[in-house]
Amino acid sequence: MNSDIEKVLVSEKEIDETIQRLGKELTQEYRDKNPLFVCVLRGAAMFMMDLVKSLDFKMEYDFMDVSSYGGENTITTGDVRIIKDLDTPVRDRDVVIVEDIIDTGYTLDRLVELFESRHAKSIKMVSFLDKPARRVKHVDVDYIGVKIPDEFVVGYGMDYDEHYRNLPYVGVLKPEVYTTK
Ligand SMILES: O=P(O)(O)OC[C@H]1O[C@H](OP(=O)(O)OP(=O)(O)O)[C@H](O)[C@@H]1O
Ligand code: HPA
Repeated sequence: MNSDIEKVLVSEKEIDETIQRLGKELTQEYRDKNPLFVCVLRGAAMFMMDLVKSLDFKMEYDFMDVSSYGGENTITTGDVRIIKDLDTPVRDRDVVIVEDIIDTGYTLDRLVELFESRHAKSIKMVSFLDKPARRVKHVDVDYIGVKIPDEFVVGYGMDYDEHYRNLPYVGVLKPEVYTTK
């Protein structure tokens, strides 16, 4: 295990099992709809790539980069900025927004509003992690991987100051990692 990690919250095995379950649920709903899966960069990239491999039906995917957390800051501002937009039109498409984590809800709330204004046919959300204790915006996430307690997590795509995204599990950092930076 990485020496900066205090504890593992979601193991590689649990990640695999969660992906398989979500893949089955999404297949039930989308197998005949040619949906557009929208990956919210950068955190959701690893989850998205595993998730789409568990889907055996016609679909497309695209990427969008939005950000509300900057640098070493672990507090969201609620100001969600679009850094890279989609290349694919969403009008009349069944859109599935793919997130690594829903925390305050600002990001997903803003994206739903955006895709509604672009006349998507339907909009659903899948988030690998859900941290309900921190919700500010009420958002109904349709597919949730794992609910976690109110702790700042890293790994499986998620970062602290751009590091730890490559860890194959989700963990919590040792407190001294923050204090010695
Ligand atoms: O529910 P919220 O409070 O809005 O938090 C969730 C968002 O925060 C993180 O993104 P971040 O802005 O850190 O960018 P990143 O994906 O590039 O790490 C995460 O990937 C989600 O997109
Ligand atoms: O706990 C978290 N870790 C990393 N990125 C995040 N973005 C929102 N919450 C988190």
